[in-house]
Amino acid sequence: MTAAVSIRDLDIELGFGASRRLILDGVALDVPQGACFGLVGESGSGKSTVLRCIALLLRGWSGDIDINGRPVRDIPRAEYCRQVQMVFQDPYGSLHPRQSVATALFEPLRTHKLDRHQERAEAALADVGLPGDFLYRYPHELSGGQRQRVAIARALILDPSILLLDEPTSALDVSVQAEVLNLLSDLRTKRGLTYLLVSHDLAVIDHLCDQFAVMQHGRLLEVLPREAIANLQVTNDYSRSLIQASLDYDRAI
Ligand SMILES: Nc1ncnc2c1ncn2[C@@H]1O[C@H](COP(=O)(O)OP(=O)(O)OP(=O)(O)O)[C@@H](O)[C@H]1O
Repeated sequence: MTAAVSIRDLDIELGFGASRRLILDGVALDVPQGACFGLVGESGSGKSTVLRCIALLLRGWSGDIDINGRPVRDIPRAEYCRQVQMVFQDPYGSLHPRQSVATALFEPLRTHKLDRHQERAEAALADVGLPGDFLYRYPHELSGGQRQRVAIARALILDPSILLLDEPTSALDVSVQAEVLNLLSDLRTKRGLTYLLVSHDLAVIDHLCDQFAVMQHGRLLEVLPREAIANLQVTNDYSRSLIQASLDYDRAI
C-alpha cells in the first residue's frame, strides 16, 4: 500500500552566517496509511524540523517528501491543506487571542469555499467533545485542554487524512493529557487518520503509536515497534539509553 507520508534523504540547513548548519541529515521514513508513527529523541535532535518540512513551514530542504504517493512539491497548496494539517504544542500559538472559536473554525472553511459554516463548525466541536456554544468563546475563556480540543477541531474541519502532531499534550496538565490522548486515539480510529507524532514522552508514544523512530543530531537512527519500549529490543545504544532513561524516570515518580 502507498505510504501516507514517505520521506527520503531529507536534508536541511538552518541559521545564518557562521551559525548556519545541517539540522536534518538524510532522514528517511515511511508512515503507512492509518498508522500512528512517533518521532522521539533528545531536545534539538530535529523532530519538529521534520514536521515543519512536511508541513511546508520551512523552505530550502532537499530530498523527497511524498504525501499519499505524490511529491509534496507537486500538490497544489489548497489540496495539500485538505490532506495534511498540523497541531502544535501550544494552542495559544495556533489560536489568535482576539478571534472567537467561530472565527478560528470558519476561516479554513471560507478559504476553501465550503458552505454550511455553522453546521460544520458545531460538528467539528462535537467531534472533539465540546458543546456548540463554545463557538462564541475566545481562547482566554477556555482551559488548556479545551483550547487544544479547539485546535484539533480546526485541524480536522477540512477533513484531512494526515495529522502532524507536535508535542500535542506536553503543554497540558498531566490530568488533561490523558483525555486529549484518548481523544486523538478515538479520532484516529473513527476517521482512519494517519498521525506523525513528535513527543519527548515515551509514555505518549506507547499510548498512541504503532511504530516510532529515534532521532539524534538530525539523523534518524532506527525505526522500532511500540513493543520495543517495554521489551527494550533495540539495536542502537543511544535508543536503548533513551528508552531506559524514560523507564527509570517513570519508575521514580
Ligand atoms: N529557524 C531556525 N534557524 C536556525 N536553527 C534552527 C531553526 N529551527 C530549528 N533550529 C535548530 O535546529 C535544531 C533542531 O530543532 P528542532 O526544533 O527540530 O528540535 P526538536 O528535536 O524538535 O527539539 P525539542 O524537543 O526541544 O522541540 C535545534 O538545534 C534548533 O536550534
